[in-house]
Amino acid sequence: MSEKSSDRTDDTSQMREPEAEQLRSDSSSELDPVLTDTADQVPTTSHQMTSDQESSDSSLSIQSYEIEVTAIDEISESEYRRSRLPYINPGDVFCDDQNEYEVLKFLGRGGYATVWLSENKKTEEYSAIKITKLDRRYREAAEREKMVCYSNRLHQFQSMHFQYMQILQKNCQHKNIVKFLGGFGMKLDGVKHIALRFEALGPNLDQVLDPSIPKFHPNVIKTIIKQLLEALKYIHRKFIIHVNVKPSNIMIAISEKNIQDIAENSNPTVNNYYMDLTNADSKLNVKLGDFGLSVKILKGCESGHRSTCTYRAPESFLTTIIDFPIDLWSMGCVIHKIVTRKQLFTCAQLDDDEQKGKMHLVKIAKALGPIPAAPFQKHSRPEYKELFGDNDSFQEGNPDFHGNFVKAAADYLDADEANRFYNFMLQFLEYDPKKRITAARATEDDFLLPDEGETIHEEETIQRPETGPPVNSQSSSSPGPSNI
Ligand SMILES: Nc1ncnc2c1ncn2[C@@H]1O[C@H](COP(=O)(O)OP(=O)(O)OP(=O)(O)O)[C@@H](O)[C@H]1O
Repeated sequence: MSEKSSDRTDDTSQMREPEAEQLRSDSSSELDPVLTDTADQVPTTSHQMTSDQESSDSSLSIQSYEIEVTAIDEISESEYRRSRLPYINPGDVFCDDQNEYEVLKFLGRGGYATVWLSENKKTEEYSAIKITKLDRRYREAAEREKMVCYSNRLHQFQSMHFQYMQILQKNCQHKNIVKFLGGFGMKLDGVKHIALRFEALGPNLDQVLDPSIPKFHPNVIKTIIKQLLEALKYIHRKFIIHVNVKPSNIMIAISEKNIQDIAENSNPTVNNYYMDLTNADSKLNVKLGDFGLSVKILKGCESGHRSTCTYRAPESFLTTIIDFPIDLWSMGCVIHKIVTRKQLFTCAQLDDDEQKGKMHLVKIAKALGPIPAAPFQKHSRPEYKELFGDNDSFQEGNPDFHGNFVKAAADYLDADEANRFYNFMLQFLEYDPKKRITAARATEDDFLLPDEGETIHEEETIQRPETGPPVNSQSSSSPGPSNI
């Protein structure tokens, strides 16, 4: 067991929470990311069971789902080097100036960090520690994550392109947002990293939306969507754009007991998660995390910020403007995946961003119909102008997207629900960002009203391969586009 030193940054001052909804405007303003550490304000408990979790524990519909996870030692040395992952091993101990955290298990990795289940050696509480990769720009992403949603004081972050930033918000404290528990700096092999501590959670949505995981009750589908919209409504009211809404950044809360089982599970490649996915009255709790690309703005403004291509809004390709509706487009793509388990669009694996973007827009137009030029004229990216030529829209056929959406949902929803799903989706996939639905309005949509139906029974679930491997959550297990 090796001991790693760390240095800690602190802040305290108070900030003002803006009242939103007057958010939208055409004129530009500064992006406003925020830098601080809220370690002093957040509870020192690394994981607190929510009332939802407690009640879901006592539900009779709790089932165990076996989910395959990547074991850290399956990652080859060359991949380690290529991905610039820091060398961390179970048993390593990190410390801030008050506590020591022992690394127990690898939980996942993303674009800029690896995430580890850890235990506070004094209090025995669990948390997920996210440690940045070996690169300055990844540290910036970590600072951004800490700042934007989880900080509470005025600070200047020199390495970003913004001249100044004001913190106008309190901490993101919402039951559908991953709880931040504190952060500290550390040195690994002489390289500085930032470690962010979060409440430890269960699988991400990508892991549970694999077709081999039994069907969710329609009410569970609606609960998940509603909770995510509540999270978006909350952050948008605080002038925060998440920018990276996607299934792997959404996690399901599990009980303290489940976390303990995972910590004690000696199988590094499979975890058992106890969840309530088939019960009409499920008390499931999902949480939006990963604020590494998030920005805080007062008005729509120019930015180079781009979300993951698959979930990226048309205006993020066609213009330099970043604004709240980009999260709603991404949310539409996520909702499609939650309901149908199919990716609405897949993105080409190309290094050339421009080419990739153009191909993606072709896919969007093929699936959803002509893309009008008018909403994207202001702050347009010149390289995309050729898509429109002299026309007032960019056309790639006339898809039957009503039929396609309803068909895609048919395995999971009855005919009426599938129709409501189509109408719901249309509002997220509105090309004109100004006409796109807001998170606040979306939470009120009829589609989200709970079903009076029964709990789904075993025979109604999707057939799971009897001898096949458990769901491989870390590989790209996406069943591919839904052909719409
Ligand atoms: N609090 C948590 N509890 C349990 N697992 C977590 C937690 N946070 C993250 N994970 C797991 O680690 C994975 C990577 O985390 P995260 O998305 O925050 O990293 P990232 O580097 O910011 O990723 P991205 O590529 O989206 O930028 C998640 O998909 C999730 O499976």
